Amino acid sequence: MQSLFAAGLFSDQVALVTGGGSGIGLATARELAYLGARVAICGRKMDKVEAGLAALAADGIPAERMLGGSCDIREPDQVSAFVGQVLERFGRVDVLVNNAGGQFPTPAEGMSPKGWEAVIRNNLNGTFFMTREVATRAMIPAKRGRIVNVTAMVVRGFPGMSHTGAARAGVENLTRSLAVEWATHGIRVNAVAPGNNIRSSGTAQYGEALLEVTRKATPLMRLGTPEEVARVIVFLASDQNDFVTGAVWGVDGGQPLWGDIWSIPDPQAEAKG
Ligand SMILES: CCC/C=C/C(=O)SCCNC(=O)CCNC(=O)[C@H](O)C(C)(C)COP(=O)([O-])OP(=O)([O-])OC[C@H]1O[C@@H](n2cnc3c(N)ncnc32)[C@H](O)[C@@H]1OP(=O)([O-])[O-]
Ligand SMILES: NC(=O)C1=CN([C@@H]2O[C@H](COP(=O)(O)OP(=O)(O)OC[C@H]3O[C@@H](n4cnc5c(N)ncnc54)[C@H](OP(=O)(O)O)[C@@H]3O)[C@@H](O)[C@H]2O)C=CC1
Repeated sequence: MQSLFAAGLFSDQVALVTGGGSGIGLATARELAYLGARVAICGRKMDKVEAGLAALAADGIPAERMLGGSCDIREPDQVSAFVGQVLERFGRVDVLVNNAGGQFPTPAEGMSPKGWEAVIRNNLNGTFFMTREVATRAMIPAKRGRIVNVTAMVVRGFPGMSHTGAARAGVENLTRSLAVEWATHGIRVNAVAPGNNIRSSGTAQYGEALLEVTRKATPLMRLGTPEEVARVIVFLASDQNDFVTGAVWGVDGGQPLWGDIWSIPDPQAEAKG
């Protein structure tokens, strides 16, 4: 593996990556581990976490520098138990990447209260629970921390995915609030917003046809990769970047700037007939 960053950039540091068993999370854990970090990854399904650990091992990361566990970020008790496991094993957390998340496509009028709540819990509540736990137990006492929240491209509306649009916009504002609240604790809080155009294990579920529409609506005319998102996350998590906090960095091929990215029929066109 080659890296843009200096070898050993994260030596002596511990990074916790939620959803680190697949996609963008795994690419991030891999880069951090390659740069010397001890990494802890979690997800709801242990088979995905184990596949992630196996991929890291295949890249030459020694077993003593990684930890995987099952943890549903929506459940405060599970979050508390997993953070406890990480602290017991590694003694500290320098970097937290809140990457776990996801949703299902549905027009708003067909969304049940349970479906709305499921997506808000997964993306907004889960991110807050994990962040608060890591900050209070590890980063605030150490007077040092780097938090990177993974959101989505929500500078425009997110028709057909209004639940996740609202949740991710919430995380972006949370990022700004915590950047101020915790600045004096030596904690930087930033967000990375992948365009809705990254080819990953996550977007595979939406099918090639939708990905092709998305590709054509991206000014750079291609889909992004998990590694391209991971590089920006790692930069924001590094000490090379100590004067940036409360920022949201897009990694999107210019998607917010142009193009028809509606995943549901265009209501303007429908209204005009
Ligand atoms: C192009 C886009 C760009 C974005 C890309 C990415 O994000 S890539 C990353 C992509 N990766 C991911 O998205 C992965 C992570 N995402 C997920 O695991 C799910 O989307 C989740 C967040 C809803 C959690 O799911 P869970 O099973 O733990 O949830 P739960 O048991 O708590 O269910 C509560 C209620 O939610 C409803 N409901 C749930 N699913 C559907 C559906 N398909 N259909 C309709 N409704 C659905 C249903 O009402 C259900 O209650 P019911 O009727 O069963 O009593
Ligand atoms: N790919 C893209 O184009 C975009 C991705 N994103 C966001 O980027 C992040 C990574 O997505 P990507 O890598 O593409 O897709 P993946 O589906 O591969 O990644 C999502 C990861 O999060 C884990 N996860 C989901 N819910 C929970 C939960 N409640 N608790 C713990 N872990 C959970 C999943 O594991 P498990 O199922 O085992 O829990 C999985 O490892 C997600 O937040 C996604 O929504 C945003 C915009 C665009």
